[in-house]
Amino acid sequence: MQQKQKIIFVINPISGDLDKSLLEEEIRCFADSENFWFHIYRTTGTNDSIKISELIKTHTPDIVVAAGGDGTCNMVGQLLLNSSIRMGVLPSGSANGLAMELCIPAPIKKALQTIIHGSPKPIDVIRINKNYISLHLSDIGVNAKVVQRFQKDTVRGFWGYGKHLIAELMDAKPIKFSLILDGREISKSAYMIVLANASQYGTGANINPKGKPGDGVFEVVLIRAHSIGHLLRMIIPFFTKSIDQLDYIEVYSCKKAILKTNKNQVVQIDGEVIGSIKEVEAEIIEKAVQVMVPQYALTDNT
Ligand SMILES: Nc1ncnc2c1ncn2[C@@H]1O[C@H](COP(=O)(O)OP(=O)(O)OP(=O)(O)O)[C@@H](O)[C@H]1O
Repeated sequence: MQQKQKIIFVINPISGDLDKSLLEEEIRCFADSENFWFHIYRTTGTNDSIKISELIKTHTPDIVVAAGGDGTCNMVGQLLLNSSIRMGVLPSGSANGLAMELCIPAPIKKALQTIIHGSPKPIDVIRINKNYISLHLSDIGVNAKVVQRFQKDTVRGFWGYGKHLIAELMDAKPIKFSLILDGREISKSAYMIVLANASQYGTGANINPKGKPGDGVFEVVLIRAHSIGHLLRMIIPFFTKSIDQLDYIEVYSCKKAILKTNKNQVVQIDGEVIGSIKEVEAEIIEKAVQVMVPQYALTDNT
């Protein structure tokens, strides 16, 4: 007799300010109809990685599902690094950038169908400063500071983000840095430096039109605007996937990047601020996590 699939659902109860009771109910119904074993773990924000890794050891699941935003995906992805256990995503955060990138549908039923009946897609991750990974987009400069302000605020959503973005743009100063890209050194200054395994933020803003999470490289995107006017002129190209056409945007594909700045800079990884640091070392780990995606989202070079 064929063994039942075993799935651990990691649910972030606070992500996206959404009540997750309906989500849990849908999981129970779906498990009945599809006949799989499941366990639900609700994150607390403290020592979740340790507790989930114990659950993985005890239950040896086939799939671990991240039900939350990009931060929850990042935590689950780190636990499944270079493992044959697949990762599922139930998009339910305030930012679901990775899910959008991988065409994982937002409605719960369709997302559950994808987890059970979709196909595993190997994606790269960027290892950052030994202890962190980025599945999606990480950055230094304006956006990281906006994320930092946003996390301390009680107002969420588009308007919460928008008001902090305007405040940061008004105060933005270029960062001076040296950058070694696959052994080649350049010295520059920029308002923002993005380490991009993917193409677009959860807002839909496309920062890296050539970004593909499974292509074996990541992009370093330098936003070298000279004025606030330049920064504002990026808004339309963000949504027409043409940001790389602007003459103050530079995009480099690489496997390894070492960035050194003269002052501490705020760094955010997949939507979570990790602190203020002067040195960032980033390296691609190819095909490190197998994520369940819809069949139609599987193409060779994405
Ligand atoms: N029960 C909890 N209480 C408070 N924080 C939690 C809890 N569970 C997880 N977290 C925190 O949630 C964050 C991850 O949230 P995630 O990115 O998945 O969703 P999000 O809605 O996009 O988040 P955010 O509200 O920060 O935008 C992590 O910082 C994690 O520590």
